[in-house]
Amino acid sequence: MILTDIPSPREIARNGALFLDFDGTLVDIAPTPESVHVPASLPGLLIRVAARLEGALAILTGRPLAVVDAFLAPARFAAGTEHGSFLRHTPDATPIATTGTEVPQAWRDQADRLRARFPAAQVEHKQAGFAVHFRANPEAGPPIEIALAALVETDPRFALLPARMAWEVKPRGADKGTALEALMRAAPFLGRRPMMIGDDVTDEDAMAAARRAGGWGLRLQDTFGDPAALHVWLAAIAEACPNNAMPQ
Ligand SMILES: O=P(O)(O)OC[C@H]1O[C@H](O[C@H]2O[C@H](CO)[C@@H](O)[C@H](O)[C@H]2O)[C@H](O)[C@@H](O)[C@@H]1O
Repeated sequence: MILTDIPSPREIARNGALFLDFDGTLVDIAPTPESVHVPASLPGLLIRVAARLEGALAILTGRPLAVVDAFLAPARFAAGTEHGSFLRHTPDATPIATTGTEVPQAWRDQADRLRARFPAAQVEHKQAGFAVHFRANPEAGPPIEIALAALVETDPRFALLPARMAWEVKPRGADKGTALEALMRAAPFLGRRPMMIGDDVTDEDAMAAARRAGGWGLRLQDTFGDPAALHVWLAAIAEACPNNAMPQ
């Protein structure tokens, strides 16, 4: 574990709010979106940490809400999904769309047709947008970017987002930073110091938002090393005594 200059688990337990990226942060990167391995202990660990933080734990992810819920079942958490396009303020709240914009069906069809040119590419459709993955054929990355940029240039409501071996088309006007800020405005997050932990360029808006709010924006690779090391640190939060009292 690398662990440089971060607050103690006890400090987070006392007054922190945790915002956690999913892919590459809570779970290791896998060859395809469906093949990620969620350790059996992870949902229970996150439940214990959320309880310690009085509910102030949210998943900020590019994934659709139903997908991240399925990966973490039976646990459910507050969430900002599809890069801030949807928000769920508490585990049982009704999700809300932040932009109300969804990509045209014609764009989805064009993305699907990219597979004729790049058979190893994988198109992942979401509620508001889609991702085109090229992990199985890295050389397809630049031409896929050109094709998707040509779509996005025709409609200012949408943006092209670089991801890990993928390009994502999503509504403009929401990102993980706006998601963090929106969640921080209400209980159980309000009044706590936010910490965003992520591994990817798509996490940087939320890292910056957390720092602006007086908290911490941490890159997993620089701070913890890998998801397993992060799990160890999260377990220390779950076990921390939050009120600065020494355990008896
Ligand atoms: O915001 P995140 O939780 O980090 O999600 C970002 C994207 O992650 C997924 O794609 C990435 O992870 C896959 C599984 O490890 C990997 O195969 C792929 O190459 C990565 O780009 C997910 O499929 C996307 O929907 C998320 O937006």
